Amino acid sequence: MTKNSSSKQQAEAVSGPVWDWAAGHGPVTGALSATTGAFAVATTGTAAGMPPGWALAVGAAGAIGHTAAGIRLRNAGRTIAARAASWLVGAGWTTWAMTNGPLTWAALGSLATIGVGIGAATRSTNLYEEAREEEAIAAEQRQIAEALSAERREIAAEWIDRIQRVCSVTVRVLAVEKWEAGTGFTIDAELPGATTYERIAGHSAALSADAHLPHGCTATANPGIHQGRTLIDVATVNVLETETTYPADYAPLSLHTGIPWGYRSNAEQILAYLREQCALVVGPTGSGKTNMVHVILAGFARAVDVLTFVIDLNAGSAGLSWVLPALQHQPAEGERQLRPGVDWLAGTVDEAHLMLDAVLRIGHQRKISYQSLMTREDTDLLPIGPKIPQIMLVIDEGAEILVSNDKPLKKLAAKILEVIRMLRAMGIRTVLTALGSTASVLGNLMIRREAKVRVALTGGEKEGMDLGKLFPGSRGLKVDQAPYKGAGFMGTPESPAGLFKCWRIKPSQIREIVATTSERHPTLDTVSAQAAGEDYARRWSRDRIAWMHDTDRTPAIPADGDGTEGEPRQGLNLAALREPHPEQADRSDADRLADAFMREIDEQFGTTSEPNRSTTEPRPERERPERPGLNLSALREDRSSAPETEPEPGAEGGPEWLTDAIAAIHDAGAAGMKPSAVADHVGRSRQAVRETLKAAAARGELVYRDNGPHSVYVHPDHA
Ligand SMILES: Nc1ncnc2c1ncn2[C@@H]1O[C@H](COP(=O)(O)OP(=O)(O)OP(=O)(O)O)[C@@H](O)[C@H]1O
Repeated sequence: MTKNSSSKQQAEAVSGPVWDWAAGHGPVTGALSATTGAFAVATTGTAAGMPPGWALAVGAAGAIGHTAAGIRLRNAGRTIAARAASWLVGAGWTTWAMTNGPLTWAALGSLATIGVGIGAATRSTNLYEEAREEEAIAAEQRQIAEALSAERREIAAEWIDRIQRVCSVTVRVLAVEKWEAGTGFTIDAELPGATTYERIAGHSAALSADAHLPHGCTATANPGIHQGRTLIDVATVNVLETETTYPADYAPLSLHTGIPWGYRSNAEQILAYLREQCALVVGPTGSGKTNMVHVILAGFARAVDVLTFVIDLNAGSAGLSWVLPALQHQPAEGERQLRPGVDWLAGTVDEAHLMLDAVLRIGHQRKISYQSLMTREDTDLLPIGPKIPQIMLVIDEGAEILVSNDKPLKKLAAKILEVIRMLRAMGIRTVLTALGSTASVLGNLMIRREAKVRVALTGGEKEGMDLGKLFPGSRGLKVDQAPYKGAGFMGTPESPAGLFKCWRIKPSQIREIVATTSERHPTLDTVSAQAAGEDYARRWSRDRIAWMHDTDRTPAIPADGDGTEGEPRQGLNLAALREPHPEQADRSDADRLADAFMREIDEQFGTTSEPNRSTTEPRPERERPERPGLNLSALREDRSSAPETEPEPGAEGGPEWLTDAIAAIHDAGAAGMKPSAVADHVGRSRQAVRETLKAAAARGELVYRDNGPHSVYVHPDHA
């Protein structure tokens, strides 16, 4: 039975023909059915005295029916003839048997012979039909292949000629492969003699112009399977022009298998491998750099073996979108607090110093503590994984910090350079962004040497875009090939510099990713967490993240040059928020929210270490000033339901343990004590202790010495 006929029969079976002439039989069942049918008609017809001519009439009708069905199915003539003949022979035998008696040896013997004959004929016609059908399919495929290879031959001939004219190189094209996305093709060509692929790569722009490729499309020569071959990617559809949103699957990623940063002209994803490499992303204002930073942070958030530390001295704006969804999240009953999409965010020079110092301590401690692990694993690279995560330090406009002549930034730069220089093997790498690929940025040897994953977002900007410096050796790249936001050039050690486009990532996607990946982030390994110490453990504490709630603050107050290194030149004046001043009688909503957030993070993920803290310790209810513009869910709790517990800090005398605390502070002398140390001493929560000490300072019982994260309380005797 042929494939075609069987499918048609199935279709007809569904519609239910009354008499199915096309109904098929195998050689054995066909023959059996014919002979038993004929025998039954002959015996019952004889017994019932049926006129023998009727059998002949039925046989003729069968032959006509099968012939019609065979024609409809486009069976071969010999198949139709064989099937019609089977009917007629069967009918002839029936007529003869009815005339001469069916139950004779002659009748039975001839019927058996007819059966064998029909079986053989059916088998032969079926085989013939199958062979016919296969031949038809093969012919169709041959026709398609011929048409395709004709097109390929045409492409090959056209490009051999073009390369000869434009580059004066005569190549031999071995294959032309069309891209699945239908946006271009790749030519696999053999180079003559001692010619290298760079000879063709250098003429990329001229080749693209000669081929009249649309804007945003290029012909780029890349290394081939060996040095005598080249792969020339020719994009014919401009995928860089269209805005494509970040892929929504948010599936887990690993640093070892690459983090996708965007896609090439052939719609293929381009991956950044950052286990050993640092990265540099250059883009002038408006080119889509901030968007790209978010795409990079999205990839790190999805990775199971990466913790991201962000330094953004422009008020932390790059990392805020990754923290606020967690900060504002109010878990339902039984739900876990969301973890931020980045593990540490520094928005000020002070906080950046804390972070970099911690990172350097982590790196040095890893070198010592993981020696035996590395010996066991027989590697000189720390085995990074979910248990010992890589720390990716993302520094927005970090390249500018490195080349800055500003005194406060120079110290920061020295630490960043130390991280870049010293901590590759220990799984700490950086992604720096820069506003422009200016000579000062790219003139920095360290950046050039270490940041081998490089991106230039052009957005049509031509000024200060020295692609030759950013991608040395990649001639033929022109800024005007990618005049679109989020588009530019990317090159990695694995993938030569070429056009690329970054996905567009929307704030709603960032929130989704924070929620989706919350449980996926690794925790800092104990060795590193201990080395990072308090500064890391308390990175989400109220005083250090208070500024994050100030997203609706308007004036940007420049640092007033009081000699402190702590303030960025632009952006928010955060000093007022860093440590609550004793005079600050009221705590803000932001403070409260930060407390809740840190408490949740501490309880659920154990990323801070506060040995004596009791999580069930009742917390004093305080005045809650209304702040228009912030309507965060964590603040909406019913005030009347708040527990009345410890006496209001600041009330006459304060709690009992205050005397003990004041004595300890007195004993500490002029150095004073940090609130955290006092909390440890009296065995109370830091929150309660801070409130009480603040009130005591307001009453003159203590003196508060404000020094950012190193602020202490001093006894008036030593102040
Ligand atoms: N990958 C992209 N695809 C499409 N459009 C984009 C892409 N990236 C950015 N854009 C568009 O460009 C605009 C500017 O992007 P973005 O804010 O990231 O640029 P920027 O270089 O950081 O500029 P600025 O420094 O002024 O913030 C976005 O609002 C968006 O409309």
